[in-house]
Amino acid sequence: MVDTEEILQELLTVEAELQDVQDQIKVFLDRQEKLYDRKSELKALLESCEVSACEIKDAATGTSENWSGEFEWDSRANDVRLNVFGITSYRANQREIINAIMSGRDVLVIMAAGGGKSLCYQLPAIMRDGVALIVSPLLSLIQDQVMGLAALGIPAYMLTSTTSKDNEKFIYKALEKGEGELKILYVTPEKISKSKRFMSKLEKCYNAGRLSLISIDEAHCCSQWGHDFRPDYKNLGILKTQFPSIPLIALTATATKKVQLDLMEMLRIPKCVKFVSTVNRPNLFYMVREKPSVGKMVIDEIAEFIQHSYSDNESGIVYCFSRKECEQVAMELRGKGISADYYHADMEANSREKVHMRWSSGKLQVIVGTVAFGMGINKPDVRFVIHHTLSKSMETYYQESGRAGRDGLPSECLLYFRPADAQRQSSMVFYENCGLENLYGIVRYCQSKTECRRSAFFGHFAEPLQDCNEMCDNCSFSNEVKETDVSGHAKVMVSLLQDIQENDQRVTMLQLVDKMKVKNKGADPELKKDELEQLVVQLILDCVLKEEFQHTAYTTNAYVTVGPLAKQVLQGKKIVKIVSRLQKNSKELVKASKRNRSSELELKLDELRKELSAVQGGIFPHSVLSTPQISRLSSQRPITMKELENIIGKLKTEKYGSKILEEIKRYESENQKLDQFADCSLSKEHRRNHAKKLKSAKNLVVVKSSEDEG
Ligand SMILES: Nc1ncnc2c1ncn2[C@@H]1O[C@H](COP(=O)(O)OP(=O)(O)OP(=O)(O)O)[C@@H](O)[C@H]1O
Ligand SMILES: [Mg+2]
Repeated sequence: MVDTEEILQELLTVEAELQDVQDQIKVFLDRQEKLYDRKSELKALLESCEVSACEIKDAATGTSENWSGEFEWDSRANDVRLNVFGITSYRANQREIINAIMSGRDVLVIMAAGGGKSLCYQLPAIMRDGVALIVSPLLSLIQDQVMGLAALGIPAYMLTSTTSKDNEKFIYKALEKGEGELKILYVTPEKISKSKRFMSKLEKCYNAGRLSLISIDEAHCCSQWGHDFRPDYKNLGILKTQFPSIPLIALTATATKKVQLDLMEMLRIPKCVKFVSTVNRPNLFYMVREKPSVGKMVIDEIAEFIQHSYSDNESGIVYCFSRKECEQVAMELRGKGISADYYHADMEANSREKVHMRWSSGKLQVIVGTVAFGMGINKPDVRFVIHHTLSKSMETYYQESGRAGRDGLPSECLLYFRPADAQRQSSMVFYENCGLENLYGIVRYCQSKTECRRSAFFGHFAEPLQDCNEMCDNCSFSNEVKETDVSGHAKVMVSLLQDIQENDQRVTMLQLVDKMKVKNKGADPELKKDELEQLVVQLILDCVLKEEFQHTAYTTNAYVTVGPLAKQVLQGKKIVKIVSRLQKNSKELVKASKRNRSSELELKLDELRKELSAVQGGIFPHSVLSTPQISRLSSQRPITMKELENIIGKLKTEKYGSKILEEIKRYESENQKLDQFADCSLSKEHRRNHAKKLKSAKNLVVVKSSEDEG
């Protein structure tokens, strides 16, 4: 007689095993799908690598065009570049893009944040006859650009909800009748989709042959696949239909292959010339630090970092998770003597604008913001971006951290990571399409102690690897890590979780860690709380554990449960390791960024640009002189107007030349006096050599330029 009890028992075991196999198959199928995706990305990458750098293939005709050759407008373009914009040489792809636009072609530009996209349409806008139409998503971005152009004496206007009646009249007259001086007109996408009046004036401008080019800035907003879709951008296809003969240039900092195709279709530019630059930002030093569990200690570290490395009031951003946290962190930083204020979506537009203005004009050092402090930021000399909490994906982290160093000078991106923060984020993003998958991408980035941070970005954006030049913490300190086999601990953790689940209970990550701490007593090695947290996250990333979410009326709770690959750990088939970095003190880490302090003359010129912008009103200090220009002035110390012109161009020389030369002269004569008092035992020759050495030690990293930026 067969024992039914036994059969039932075996049936249960078989069912459990089947479930286990099915779970594993699911994991492998997911993995297979990702590998197929990656395979096609890599194939596409290989194809694009085979196209030579200067022969950019025309997407439609398949013919090669050389946009780096000589063109009839070369010398005029060089003149405008230097003498109007004060830019001494082009950066990668700028000249080629300008040539394509000047040749009347539609162009799609993918160029990293701070790569210099604005020049690509502003320079042709000045050179071509008529009015250029620029579509840009945010009022603050538009105001910033118009102010900057006005400071250069370029007739630029904007037509937005804030435009005065007089200005509106002027703009409409200029469009309709060609009266008045108008070269560049900024609008938000709503103007195109909602204002019939505006479109009819634009039509008249076009019919009279006075529309010079159309530019769609932040073009990724067109695509639903992009990271910042805006519905009004969807209607911009009308521009090419209405004005087919006008060159259209679409620009964005990041666009996957899918987004690029989407943009070409939506904007109706199938025959466009595409310029894709690297996502690499060689001047940014990336680092991740373990975030202490005590809030006050995090602030202490951040304050020390800022005071130690940025004592000359250099600008920075601190990103926080919530509005409340922004206010708290800003207050605590102020308590430590740092000039900081907060910025988030709950504030009145007016006070938000005020904070932004104070920061842009150098009166406030640090903005503590939520992600709402985003695309509108146009400040080129942000020296550090600190993430108090991790971002929700690699893409958003690239965008947010990328607000540092848009002027090409060395800058730092520091992310504070604590596993508990990952769980805070996961309960916010789990309902988004691919939300958890994206979050786990950045969590992997944070957990890694050995992989180059830059390589993680190259991998994410499917780009061939480039040298990091030790511009990330992992490349700088890759040898100083310790690996610990914690397979035994993982096994205990999984069984503990199974027991909990069998009793119909649930635990959050922190509860699990607390329970583990008790079980872990006396284990070899006995893991500390933060190591146990790290282990939980590691096991979630490896599908040994998984997160589950439960909604209440007010919040969403994230729990940790047993995942599809738990059996592998229980059966000892999976080795689990955690990696930790041997303790480095923060000052040593700071040194790694190869940043140099501003010289005394640089500080004086910085003061001068603030004064000049305040006197002039309506422009920011960086529009008077950029930080790279200040560096060059300080190292080359021009004496004559002509010498100055070679560094900052004619226009700025005419406007500010005498004050700048005066400042340099004053500095030189004060220094000479000091020299005379200096220790006479130090020969002049000795001092000169010393000065030379100091100068050559200055290790500036600038965004790669097509010529020497001088
Ligand atoms: N060839 C150049 N040489 C030196 N500086 C340049 C050059 N081109 C642009 N810049 C400067 O680089 C900074 C960033 O330029 P820009 O605002 O055009 O960047 P962007 O590509 O539009 O970035 P984002 O995606 O963040 O908007 C500006 O201060 C600009 O003046
Ligand atoms: Mg831009």
